[in-house]
This record gives sequence, C-alpha cells and structure tokens, in this order.
Amino acid sequence: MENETVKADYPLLSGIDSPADLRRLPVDELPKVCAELRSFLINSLASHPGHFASSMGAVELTVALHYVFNTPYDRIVWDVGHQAYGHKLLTGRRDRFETNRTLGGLSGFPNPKESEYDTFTAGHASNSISAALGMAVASSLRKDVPPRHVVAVIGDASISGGLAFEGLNNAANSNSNLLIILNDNDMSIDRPVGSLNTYLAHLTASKAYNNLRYRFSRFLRRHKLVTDSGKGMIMRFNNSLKSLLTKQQNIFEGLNIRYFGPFDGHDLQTVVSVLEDIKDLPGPRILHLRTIKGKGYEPAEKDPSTWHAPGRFDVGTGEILKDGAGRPPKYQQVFGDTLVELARFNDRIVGVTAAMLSGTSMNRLQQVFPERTFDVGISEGHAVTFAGGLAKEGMKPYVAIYSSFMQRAFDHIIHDVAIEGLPVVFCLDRAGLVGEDGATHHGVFDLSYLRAIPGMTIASPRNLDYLRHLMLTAQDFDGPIAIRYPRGRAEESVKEPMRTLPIGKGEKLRDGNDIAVLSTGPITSEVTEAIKRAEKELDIRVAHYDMIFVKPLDAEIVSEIAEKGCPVITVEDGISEGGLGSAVTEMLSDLGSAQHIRRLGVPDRFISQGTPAQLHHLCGFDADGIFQAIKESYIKTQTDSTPTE
Ligand SMILES: Cc1ncc(C[n+]2csc(CCOP(=O)(O)OP(=O)(O)O)c2C)c(N)n1
Ligand SMILES: CC(=O)[C@@H](O)[C@H](O)COP(=O)(O)O
Ligand SMILES: [Mg+2]
Repeated sequence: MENETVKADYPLLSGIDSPADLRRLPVDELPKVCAELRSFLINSLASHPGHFASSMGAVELTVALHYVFNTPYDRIVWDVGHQAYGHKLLTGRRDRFETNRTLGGLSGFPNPKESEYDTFTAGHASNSISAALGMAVASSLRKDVPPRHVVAVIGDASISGGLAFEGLNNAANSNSNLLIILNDNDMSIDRPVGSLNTYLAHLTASKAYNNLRYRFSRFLRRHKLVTDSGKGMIMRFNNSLKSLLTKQQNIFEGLNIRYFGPFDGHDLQTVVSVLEDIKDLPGPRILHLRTIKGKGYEPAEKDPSTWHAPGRFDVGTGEILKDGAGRPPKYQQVFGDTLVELARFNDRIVGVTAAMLSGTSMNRLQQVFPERTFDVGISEGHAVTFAGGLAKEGMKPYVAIYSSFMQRAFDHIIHDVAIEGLPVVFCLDRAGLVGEDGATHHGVFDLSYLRAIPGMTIASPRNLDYLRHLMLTAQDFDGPIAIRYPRGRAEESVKEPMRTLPIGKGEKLRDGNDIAVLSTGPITSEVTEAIKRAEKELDIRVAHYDMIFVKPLDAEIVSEIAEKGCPVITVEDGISEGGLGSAVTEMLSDLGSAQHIRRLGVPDRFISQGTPAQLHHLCGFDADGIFQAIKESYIKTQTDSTPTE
C-alpha cells in the first residue's frame, strides 16, 4: 500500500509510522491528518469491509488522544474496539490494514497480541472502565514514574451496560488516574434505548453551564489555584451555577467523578486543549464528547445503523453492494419472520433482545408488535432475568442474543431461569465460528456452558426448516430451551410446513455399519458430503445421525451405535470440550462401550478471524476434514483387526 500514489494521496499519514511522528506535527496540521485518515478509511473499507461508521466518528478523538498522551506508555483502552481503525492506522498498521478481519491478517478489534498500542482485549461492550481502572490502580501501586495516564474510551450505548456501571461505581471510590472519555454519538447499532440516553441528551442541553464551569476551573488551574481551597471554590461555584443553569444534578458528579463537557468531539483544537487541561488532574474524570456516527461520509451520517458495518460499497455513489440476490435467506431472517408468524397466533409470545434488534432480525417482530418487543440495550444479563420475570407471569419470551454475548448472562440463565425451570426460549444467533469478527465473537462455547445446567434443553437445526420446527416446538415446551443457529445464509430456503419435533429425539439420515457419524447443526451438510466421498472412495457404509438435541441426548441412537460397535465420529461447530462429542462419549462410557470415538469441533484454543469456510477447514471439520477423520478411523479398525503373528 505504501506506493507513490499513497504518498501523494496521504502526504501526512504516510509519514506517520507511530504516534511519536504524529506528536511532532504542529497542532494546526492535525485536521489534515484527520481528513487523510477519513479518506483512507473510506477507500479501504469500500473493498475490505468492516466496522465503518464508529471509526469515522472517532477520528478527531483518536488523533487527539495519540497527540496528547504518550502512547503506548500511557494506556488507551477502547470499548468494543470497533471504533479503533484510526488508532490502528496511526500505530504502525497502515500498510497491513487491507488484511483487516482476514485469516492471518489484522484483527478487527484491538488485540494486545497484535500491537503494544492495543492495551486490552476488546470486542464485547462495556469492559473498558473496569479494565482501565485496574490498569490505573496497578500503575499507582507500582508507583510508575512518570505517572502513567490511563484512558477508557466508551460509547454512549456501551456505557449503559451493567459492567460499565459497576466500573463507574468502583472508579468513583478510587484516586487513580483514570480518564473516561464518553464518545456520545447518540447511536448504538440501532437507535439507543433507555433513560441514560435521554439523560445524556439533557446534559447537552445544559452545555452553557458545563462550558462556563470548565472555563472557570481551567482559569483556577492555570493560575495555580487548584489547592484544596481552590477545589472548594470550584465546588461552591459549581453548586451555585448548577441551580441556576440546570434542572438536575450531574449523574457522574453525583458519583464523585469529575465531569467535563459536553464538547464537540469533531472540534480538534478544543478536544486537544481540553485533554491537555484535564489530563493531569488527580482521580477519576469523565470527558463527554458529542460526535456524529459516520462523520465525513454523507450516506453514513444519514443512516448510521446501516453503515455500522455495511459490507462492500461504491465510494462515489454510496451504494452498498449486496451479495444476497437470489440466494437463500439468512438464519436470522427466518428466525424473525417465524417469530412474527408464531406471535400472531399466540399473544403470550414476546421478543427480547439486548441491543441487537436488527442483527437478530427481532426488528421484524417490532414492526408488527412493538408493544411485545423489548430491546433492553447492552445488558444481556438483565435481558435474561427480565425474560425470567416475564415467563414467571405466564408470558412466552423468545430471547434472541448472539451466542458469544450470551456468555455475559451465564449466571442469569442458571439462577433466574433454570433453577425454577421457567419456559424461556433462548435463541442463540451467531452460534459457531462467526468468521471475520474473530475470537471475541465466535459463538463456540454455548453447547458446553449450557449443557452443564440441569433441566436445560439444547437444540440446533440443520437447516431453516428445522429452525422453524424448533421454534414451534419451543412454544409449547414447559422449561428453558436453547436453539442455536449460525450467522449468515442457509444453503437452502424453507421447504416444509412447520411441525413440532419430539424433544430429545435425533434422526437417522443414513444407515451403515463401518463408521457412525453423529452431528448437530448446519455442519451436518458437510458430514453428508464427506460420507458420500468416503463411501465412494473407501467402499464402506457410514451411518449418519443428526442428533438435533444435544441435551437431552437421544439415548436410543447412542444405544444403537453402541450395538454397532463401530468407530464413532462426532461433529459440531463448537468447542470440543463439553459439547456434543463429550455428551456422546459420556453416554457411551455409561453404557460400558469401549468404542473408538473421535470428536471433531473447535480445538481447545482461541480461534482468530477468517471466513467460516477457512476456519472450519482450519479446525478440521469441513467436508474434507471429516472425510479424513472417517478414513483414519476406518484404517485404524482395519489395522486393529488384522491378526498379528
Ligand atoms: C456485550 C456486547 N453486546 C452487544 C455487542 C454488540 N455491539 C457492538 S457495537 C454495539 C453498539 C455500541 O454502541 P456505542 O457504544 O454507542 O458505540 P458506537 O457504535 O455508537 O460507536 C453493540 C450493541 C457487543 N459488542 N458486546
Ligand atoms: C462490534 C460488534 O460487536 C458488532 O458490530 C458485531 O460485529 C456484529 O456482528 P454481525 O455482523 O454478525 O451482526
Ligand atoms: Mg454510540
């Protein structure tokens, strides 16, 4: 990428290999750096897609942070990290940026294994304040010289998450050098929800007070009046102004966190000078910046939801290049439509999601039954407990949450739903290896963590028909049930009318006695392909069962394969430890069988980004990997049964 054209198009950016280069520029050159960063992002992401609008909106903030703070000595902790592309470009990764989110390339999120500037794992929302506070406390315990600044950058939706509140609550009691930057663009992925959002809008309305207050405190500091008595003066000044200019107390100051703002987060000079002013103040502080999601690219500014992660697009026209024409629908779409279909006939059905209204297609229910659809914001734990309450009073909640985000709600599932056996339907979208979002987002742990919960029923459809069958089955099921389905499009469209399935029953898709393969979920189609190849190339007969339910596991099927006595292979798009393979192994062992079992799934390590097909191959459970496993298992039986001299 660093050719002559790039240098001509990005004269300043091409000279910035690290933030130290940025810091050598005069402050009035910084707006040009921002313009170049935006142009770079637009041109790169048009053909190498990723999280667009948040990074565009955080450009000035990113430049200001690396300009004012001595990174990487000073720590910037990005929340979620989907706004950190500008940060990647300024921290030595510009020439590799086109590998973003691809196999072996850059991670789409800050990743400490990738760069010393990426200070903490990011991907799941609301962790930045806690992590940054921990770092700040560690720094003061170590008595770092010079004192180390720690900055958490968090969005208006992410700060509404429970974990962020816990962090704020703790930070307020600490004297650590923590600066929280609230990047408030008044957007989540969809419209933000909740009263904190309304409250932040009100803070903007009290701008006059906040500006005056900031100017006064700056005057005192510049004239070295910030002694204890100076602080007292500030407080008295604040309090009298507050009653004059605002109707309510500032929530952050009420928590004992000094609040500055709101300021225009695109006014670079202001952001730089405010950061310079407040960076050395002791104790926890919050700087509230108002920004525009998608800033600098008109289509994104107008429709930030669509441009959160738009895919490929035409830079000139702003047209998003769709890849779905004529192809079967996505799992999420069929989930959304089926939920509407069921809800039309059953007025107890309600939908709950945690800030993923469009991502889960729960917006389809919202369009038809707005009063029965609940987007509770980034609060997976609350979503589950809230659903528990709904179920307790006779409603039938379908809770659609991405599998990896549901990890946040593990205890809520146990304590607030499973112990009472409440009939909540957990719709785990993005189950399995999700692809480009990588390790933080792969939904690979759900089978293992849910299977450990007594009374939990867990199922996975092999195609869209079975997704619909399971959603109908769940409607009349009196207990907690999880349905896991993957990201993206199915291989085939819906073909059959919806019907109820027997709980805990799998299906035999093919019979044979040489090997038995047991699978769950859409990966079943890879098994079918592998078996066809094995039967042709190895001249063997392979039995294939779609287990559908991982819990309760179909004991009849497991007894049948125990009787066959042949080698067994299990296949799942999830971590091998504790999932389908473990369930089958445990049951066979309970039956006293000593059959050879091979468990195919995600190995015991974190898997980075790539396309799902690449990752299935890497983990050895695409059609080719399954074929190899069948072959090896078969060869082993042949070798084992050959009589020795
Ligand atoms: C625990 C968790 N839940 C949901 C998400 C999905 N998610 C990613 S970004 C986002 C919206 C974040 O909004 P905000 O913090 O305001 O940042 P913005 O996108 O506006 O820049 C959501 C809900 C997530 N990453 N983590
Ligand atoms: C940053 C984040 O967590 C979301 O934007 C996530 O990347 C969405 O994933 P999908 O693209 O699968 O909806
Ligand atoms: Mg936001």
